[in-house]
Amino acid sequence: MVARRGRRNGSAVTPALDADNAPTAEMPAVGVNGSDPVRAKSIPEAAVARLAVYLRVLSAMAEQGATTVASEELSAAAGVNSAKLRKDLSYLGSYGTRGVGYEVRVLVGQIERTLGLTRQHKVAVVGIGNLGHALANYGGFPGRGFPVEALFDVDADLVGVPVGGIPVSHLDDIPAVCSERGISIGVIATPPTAAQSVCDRLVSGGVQCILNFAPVVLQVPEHIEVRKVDLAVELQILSFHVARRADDANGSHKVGNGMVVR
Ligand SMILES: NC(=O)c1ccc[n+]([C@@H]2O[C@H](COP(=O)([O-])OP(=O)(O)OC[C@H]3O[C@@H](n4cnc5c(N)ncnc54)[C@H](O)[C@@H]3O)[C@@H](O)[C@H]2O)c1
Repeated sequence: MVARRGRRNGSAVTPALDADNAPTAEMPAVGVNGSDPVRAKSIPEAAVARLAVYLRVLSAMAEQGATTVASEELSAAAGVNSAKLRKDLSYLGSYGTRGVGYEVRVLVGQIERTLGLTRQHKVAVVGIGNLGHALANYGGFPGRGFPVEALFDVDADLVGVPVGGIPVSHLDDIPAVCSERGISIGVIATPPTAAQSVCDRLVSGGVQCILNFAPVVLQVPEHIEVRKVDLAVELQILSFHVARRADDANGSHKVGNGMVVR
């Protein structure tokens, strides 16, 4: 049994791109290159999420041959206002050159280093049902530094069957296989009742990060990073914005905190 602490599971729901930058209890700061957030120059979690978006946009620009990008161009392509973009990039020590903007290649390197993407992070998926199949078959992870290297399920009919080119291993082999293959990220796509024991096995196999799709809060040792994905929350956020627009259209007015008064 893995030693547990009652750690909060961070939500992997991407914070709104224009969410506030200030670190808060809900959006803790993270250290550059995974270093101590207290000592290192810290970056609010919402800004970290935006860095990942800038990286995707910049990579596409680099593929199209761009060598420099103006902050306005990058902010429009990323859907972030340019003041926020400049603030985010200042966390990297990147201020651009007046009249020229940012060097694409340099900025890509800085963001990759900050996000710890200069090496690959091998991924294991546990629970090869509807969601696990989709994740295992998705070709977009390896190119972004996250090769899927192991799949696990408890279903004897699935064990040995290749999905996305990788044979499914049995649940009991999680610790040994993860350790042998150097898996650093475990994705849990099992029913919620199985998620904690799957998590424990992943941790004993040396996995450092868990991406949890099961609707349950996991207990993990302090050194394990957990992110929770809940598409229903995303839908609820969309619902909130639709409702707010409807209220605005009905003559409501906004108050300082972005809420509306009826
Ligand atoms: N977060 C989201 O937005 C989101 C969206 C869809 C589904 N989900 C969640 O993801 C999970 C998977 O959903 P699904 O639709 O793919 O379910 P599914 O029933 O299609 O697949 C679950 C798989 O887990 C396997 N499994 C069961 N117990 C296991 C164990 N102890 N060890 C290893 N494998 C085990 C099953 O054999 C099955 O193959 C569920 O918890 C669901 O609620 C989350």
